[in-house]
Amino acid sequence: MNGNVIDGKAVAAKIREETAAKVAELKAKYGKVPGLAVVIVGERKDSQTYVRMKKKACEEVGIASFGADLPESATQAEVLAVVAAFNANPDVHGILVQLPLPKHIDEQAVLGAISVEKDVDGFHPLNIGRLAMKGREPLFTPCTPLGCMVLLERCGIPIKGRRAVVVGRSNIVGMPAALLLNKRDATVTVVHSATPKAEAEAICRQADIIIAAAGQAQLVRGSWVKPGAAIIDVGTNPIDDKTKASGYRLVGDAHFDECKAVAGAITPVPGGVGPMTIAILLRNTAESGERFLTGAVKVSGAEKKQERKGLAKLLPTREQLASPLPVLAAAVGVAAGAVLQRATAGRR
Ligand SMILES: Nc1nc2c(c(=O)[nH]1)N[C@@H](CN(C=O)c1ccc(C(=O)N[C@@H](CCC(=O)O)C(=O)O)cc1)CN2
Repeated sequence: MNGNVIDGKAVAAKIREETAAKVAELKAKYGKVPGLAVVIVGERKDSQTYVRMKKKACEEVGIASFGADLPESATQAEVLAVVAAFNANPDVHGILVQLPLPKHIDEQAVLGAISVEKDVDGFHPLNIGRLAMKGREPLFTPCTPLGCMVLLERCGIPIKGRRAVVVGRSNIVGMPAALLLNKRDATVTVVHSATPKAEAEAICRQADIIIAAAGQAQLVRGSWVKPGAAIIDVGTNPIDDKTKASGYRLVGDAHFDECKAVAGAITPVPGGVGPMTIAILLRNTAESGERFLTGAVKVSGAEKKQERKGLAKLLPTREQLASPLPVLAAAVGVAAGAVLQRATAGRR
């Protein structure tokens, strides 16, 4: 921390260092390194930047990177074929499909087609379902929300029993962040686009921890913050800035100067959560590589059978199915649906 500003770059650098050591250890032991496949569809400039950053980061820690760049016009069948090829490639231990996808592609169908054991982004319905369940853990946790939790933990900010508010409910950040905070025993409230602004402000003002992930520049103002609260800002919004050569600068979903004056701790943008997203992706990929290389997860001709066995282990118990909690029931429904779909496909 510099004063009350959390240095995301420094924490991310430490995680990258730990990951590089793990990759070197695997290489020495098994003569192989973890491999990450990155799939991008279309020509969005921001997505291309993130994909470039991910490939460079892989190189820096010794992870092998694989890639597929598909044009904006790619069909869903083409995207699914690329995912299937990476699922079957034994040198690939992690697969991510850069989001967002073009509108004509069914995002959930693509994410659900990634082998659950290679889902280093943690967006597969089975991994999300397990994140929602008490007593279960996903194979992978989504990188940005996990990055937020690691920042809190490594900065010594307590979570258990604290009031946490998540601003935003996206599949990539808000929803999994709320599930994670709940798993770490915080008392969690989610405010979102349908929450009246005055109400969102009043709810945030009670929070010990705010995770701002609404995708709206400087939405969270100083008046929204309880003195001493921790603010983890996930937003990366470009706003006009004539003093910059590019003509713009990035700001978060929190008004940095106003919030910094009140908060006990705050992440900057850039240099806060962003670098953590990529560091956690590398860590998830190294963990996946280790599972495959140690034989904890198998890739072979019998892959389908293994996969079904793995999926069976992920099925909810009778007790979990009977849970009255609507969020749990919904997650179980999604997960069970996906299992049935996969198991049926395997029998065809
Ligand atoms: N398949 C995925 N798609 C997307 C994810 C994801 O986790 N998986 N997250 C975001 C984008 N993202 C990674 O993909 C990402 C965003 C921001 C950063 C980052 O390091 N930002 C820097 C600023 C970078 C700049 O100057 O442009 C920072 O905040 O310091 C990394 C990754 C959506 N899609």
